[in-house]
Amino acid sequence: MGEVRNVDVVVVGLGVGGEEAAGRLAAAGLDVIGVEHNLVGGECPYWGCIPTKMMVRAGSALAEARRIPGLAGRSTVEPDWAPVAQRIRDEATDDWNDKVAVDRLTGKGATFVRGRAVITGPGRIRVGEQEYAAARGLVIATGTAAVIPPIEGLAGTPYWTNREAVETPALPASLIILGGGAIGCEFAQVFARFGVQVTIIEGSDRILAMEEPESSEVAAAVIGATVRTGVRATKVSFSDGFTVDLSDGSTVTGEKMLVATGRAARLGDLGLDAIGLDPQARFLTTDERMRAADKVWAVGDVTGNGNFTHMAMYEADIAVRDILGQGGPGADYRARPRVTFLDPEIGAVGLTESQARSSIEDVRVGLVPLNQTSRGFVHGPGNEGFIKVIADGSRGVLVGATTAGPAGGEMIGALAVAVHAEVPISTLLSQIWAYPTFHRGISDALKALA
Ligand SMILES: Cc1cc2nc3c(=O)[nH]c(=O)nc-3n(C[C@H](O)[C@H](O)[C@H](O)COP(=O)(O)OP(=O)(O)OC[C@H]3O[C@@H](n4cnc5c(N)ncnc54)[C@H](O)[C@@H]3O)c2cc1C
Ligand SMILES: NC(=O)c1ccc[n+]([C@@H]2O[C@H](COP(=O)([O-])OP(=O)(O)OC[C@H]3O[C@@H](n4cnc5c(N)ncnc54)[C@H](O)[C@@H]3O)[C@@H](O)[C@H]2O)c1
Repeated sequence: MGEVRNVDVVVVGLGVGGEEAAGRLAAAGLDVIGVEHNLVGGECPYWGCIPTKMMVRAGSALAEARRIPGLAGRSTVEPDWAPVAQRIRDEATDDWNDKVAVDRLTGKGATFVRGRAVITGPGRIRVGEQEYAAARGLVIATGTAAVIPPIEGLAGTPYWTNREAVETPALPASLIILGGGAIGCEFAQVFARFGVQVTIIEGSDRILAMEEPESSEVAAAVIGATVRTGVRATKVSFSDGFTVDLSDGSTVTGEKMLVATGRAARLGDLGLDAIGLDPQARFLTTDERMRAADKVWAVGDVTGNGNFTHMAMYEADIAVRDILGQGGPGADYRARPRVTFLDPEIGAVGLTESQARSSIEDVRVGLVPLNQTSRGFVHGPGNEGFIKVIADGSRGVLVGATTAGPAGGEMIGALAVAVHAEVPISTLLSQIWAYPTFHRGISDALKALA
């Protein structure tokens, strides 16, 4: 064991949240060690948001080309995965090499250490043989990993998680997807559009179960996959391909199988007990300054406040301001936005209707199907979707909304402002909404509030 190295802050995990925190703290002049045992940048650039949205972009191009008949002439579409795989390898991930990200971080003045960090005591961590003491404290940003359910036979098979699905150079003829959440649905639609026979197995009674029931209906209608809901996998076996026995006695087969049944915080082997935190905890609970304990901040997926890159960036900003003593607003999760990148995109912010009904007495709901708006009518093929707004009637403000449709992820921006700033509904109704935009449908949904 070498001498203890004294620094200001150690950031453990350099995904989106950790890289942001380490870079900002170093740029502010602190002596910062950033520790990452895999790739600097984390899940989002290498196996998450960026490559999957490149896939979605490619799948949407195919879908739009297939909409040409009846709209603009004739089209012949021949999907080819090779350019998608190449774009992911070359443009998105640099062949899963993080040199650019490491240089970006060290360029801000942080010291980068590649290795697995273990907490050894208050403000102290060890990476290999080297121990570090952080006078100002630790930032824990270790993210999440795919949950693999304990289904008989599954562990011994060559199943995919999001990582293998992103890295694949070629597509299988058929794919079983276990789990119909955001990951399962996004991959399902893309792969189906490239000709893969996709079957989703979802344990609950609908896909995208965290979102509005109307979102689940739209997703099921556009996804292009066989959707089996309300059934669980009881046994998985693999010889040439996968065979999955289901709880209703039926069987599903597929060349490959993707497990997308949620994510769990990477906490188990971190040494949390050395600082009095529960190593068995599902997430690190934080206060409004992202403090998980004395001189310990936690940011990103590991806090359980929403597995989204924008949440990791948001929380990193709050932790950085707190460490630097800069003050400013604390964490406020009322207007948490999210977008499931299907075609149509499903944007959402704040509470769903059922969440609102469980916590608010006077809930009002307004909904307009997109094809009943001027722009939805003009758009024609591909206009599936709706705009739904949820209001607290007693306060006269919106508490949640969903915008499903072409540009649904962009439409939600206006409603995120409304929920975040608690803009009175009377003010929203007096606004001028450009014609004929998709977002003008928001005014129709507001008028339908009842
Ligand atoms: C398929 C997929 C698609 C997604 N799409 C979107 C999207 O479109 N939009 C969106 O907002 N979000 C999306 N997400 C979620 C997004 O990727 C995460 O919310 C984001 O990466 C969280 O960042 P993080 O910094 O908290 O964690 P991570 O990105 O997981 O980074 C944590 C890092 O910590 C490292 N680490 C862990 N333990 C240690 C240790 N002991 N020592 C050293 N290093 C350690 C890990 O190697 C990892 O690099 C997607 C996720 C997936 C899987
Ligand atoms: N567009 C985006 O922002 C985006 C995209 C992908 C992922 N993400 C993030 O990543 C997180 C993880 O995504 P996810 O889709 O893995 O998780 P999820 O929790 O959203 O969905 C998992 C689904 O799997 C089902 N399930 C669990 N165990 C099962 C079993 N044994 N058999 C059948 N079904 C089972 C659950 O009912 C659930 O519907 C999401 O919560 C999201 O925050 C975001």
